[in-house]
Amino acid sequence: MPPDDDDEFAELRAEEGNAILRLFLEYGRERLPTFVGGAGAAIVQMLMALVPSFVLAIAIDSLFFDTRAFSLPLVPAVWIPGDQGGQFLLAGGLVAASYALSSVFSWANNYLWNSFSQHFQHAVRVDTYDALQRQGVEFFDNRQTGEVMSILNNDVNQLEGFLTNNLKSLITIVVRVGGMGAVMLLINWRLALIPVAAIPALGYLSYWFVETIHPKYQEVRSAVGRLNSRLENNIGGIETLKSFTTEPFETDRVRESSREYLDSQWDAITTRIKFFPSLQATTAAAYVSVFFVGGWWVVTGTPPHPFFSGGDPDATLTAGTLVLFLNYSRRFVYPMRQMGQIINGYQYAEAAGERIVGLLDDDTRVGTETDGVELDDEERRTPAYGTEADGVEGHVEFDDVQFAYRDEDGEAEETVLRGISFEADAGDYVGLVGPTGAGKSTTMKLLLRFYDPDSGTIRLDGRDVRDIDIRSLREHVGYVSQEPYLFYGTVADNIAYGVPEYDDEAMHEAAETAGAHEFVADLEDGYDTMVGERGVKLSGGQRQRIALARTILRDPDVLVLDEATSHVDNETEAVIQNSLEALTEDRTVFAIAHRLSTVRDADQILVMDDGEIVERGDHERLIDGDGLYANLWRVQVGEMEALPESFVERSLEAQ
Ligand SMILES: Nc1ncnc2c1ncn2[C@@H]1O[C@H](COP(=O)(O)OP(=O)(O)OP(=O)(O)O)[C@@H](O)[C@H]1O
Repeated sequence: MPPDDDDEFAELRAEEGNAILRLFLEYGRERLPTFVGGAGAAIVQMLMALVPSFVLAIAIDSLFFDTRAFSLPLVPAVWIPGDQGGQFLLAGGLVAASYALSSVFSWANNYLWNSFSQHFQHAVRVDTYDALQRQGVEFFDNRQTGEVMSILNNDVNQLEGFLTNNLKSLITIVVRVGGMGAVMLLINWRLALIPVAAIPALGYLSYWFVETIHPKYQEVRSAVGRLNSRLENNIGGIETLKSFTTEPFETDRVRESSREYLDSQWDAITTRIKFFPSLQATTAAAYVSVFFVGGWWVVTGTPPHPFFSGGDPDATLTAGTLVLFLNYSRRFVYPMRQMGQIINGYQYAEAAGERIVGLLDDDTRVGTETDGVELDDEERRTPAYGTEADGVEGHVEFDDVQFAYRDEDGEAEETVLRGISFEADAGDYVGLVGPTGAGKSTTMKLLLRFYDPDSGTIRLDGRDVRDIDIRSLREHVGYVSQEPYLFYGTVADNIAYGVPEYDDEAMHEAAETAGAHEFVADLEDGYDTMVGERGVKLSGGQRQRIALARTILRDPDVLVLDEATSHVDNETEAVIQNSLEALTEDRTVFAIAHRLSTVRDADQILVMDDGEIVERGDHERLIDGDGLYANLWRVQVGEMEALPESFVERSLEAQ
């Protein structure tokens, strides 16, 4: 059963069939000789495995019982020694050589196929990652990080697993089982019908097993997932857990999750342990039948049923042939138990391949990146904030913009922005304030084209942002988000992120402007201190300052600060504000802030509430207007204890 139930990526799955073949041709073409060489080696290895039993059968008949003359297929008669000692040595030599060749070709097959599939996997992974990171922000909004990671890890690995393991098993079945079946059919097709009939039965059993065990394993996996999340949650929240003295309660919850895991695992185990004995019983039935029919025939000279001799009273069966039949029928079981896994592996790999191809082919959002106009880049300011004439003025205009986020099915959710219109002149400092959830961040994300409005237009220097090349737009519009992300690396790497050519002086200057220089200099390794997930833990305010420095170094013409200093204390914020002043002089700055002192001196303050701009103007005008802003201000400066009930109620309703 392919894993497409509950598939979060259903819309990305390629329409065309045979995604594996397409990926194989696209990414494997270059290395096709390696693949073909590996397949050839596998075939030789499997053929070699047939030799020892075959030679043994001949040796039994002609050397041990002397019932027929010594001859070997494909070996010219002149090479065969005349005496029995020589013939025995030749037979022994052939067995030894077949084992030696089998080992050499097994190595060659593993070497070539692993090399092929590792390089194949590498190329697919890199291209898939590239396609993934080009997806729009909404793609990531609607999916959990783990789900997205699963394309890169599980899906790509699934293909690799199929190419190395399942294809190898398939060759084993075709060559080894097919070869053994063919040899037996050629020697005595009537007797061969007994073991050959076991092949489809073994195949069916194997397929049944995989189909039955698959949902049980899925249940085990989700039980493990639930247990791990419970453990992770409890360990992560250990302080809260202890302070609420909920240890017994949590132990009970862990016991319950662990019990679910035990039950699902037990269910899978009881199915699994039935599988192998049933395969063995089927093989044993074939083996025992051959033993009775063939043994009877060898011992008495006539088969137990005339069918086996085809009515010919002279038809004989030699002891060597019987041994060969017994040897071969016993060896069906191992390759055939892989049958179900091959079918299952193929279905998984095909589903994974479809998701990958779907992602690689998805140009709905990607295409917009390269269509637009490049903003003039030639005369950008130098990182030292020179004042040369700039290619981008920084005039921003929102014209009756309306927007709703999309859910995972692409359906519009509730409208979060309505009739947003405003204009910011080049070089303006614009404050965006308002209650939480009012739509401030969303407004700014539209300017960066993280999303496009449902109606209305956003213009930069009079040009619709949809007509601008996205890369170019984002180079000119800098964004410092509420919860900045630091990559694992040094402080310097993080500040200079995306600026390949910078000098230390410019970087230090950017850090100073962002109020980061001092604390960075105090870190043990200064700018070389490792930060990010596995690095030194920085406070929220410190992270914000590094993120601010990062954006300053890129020297954008329009700067969006989304509560960029919300985690720093008042004093540090005043310092940052001071140094930012020079920086904000010749660029357009949008500052989203809950702390109104941050925007007090703004040229224009937009007050948002429930997706609309409800007030606008500078600080004095808004205070005089005595509306939402004036009330927020009074609460913050301590002139008023709380917002009037009407505002609170409206905010609650909006949420
Ligand atoms: N990615 C998203 N998907 C769906 N809804 C979202 C998403 N991001 C925000 N929203 C919703 O859009 C509305 C506006 O959110 P937004 O973050 O723009 O508000 P805000 O004014 O910046 O709030 P805050 O001051 O808390 O940052 C909220 O109702 C929020 O729940």
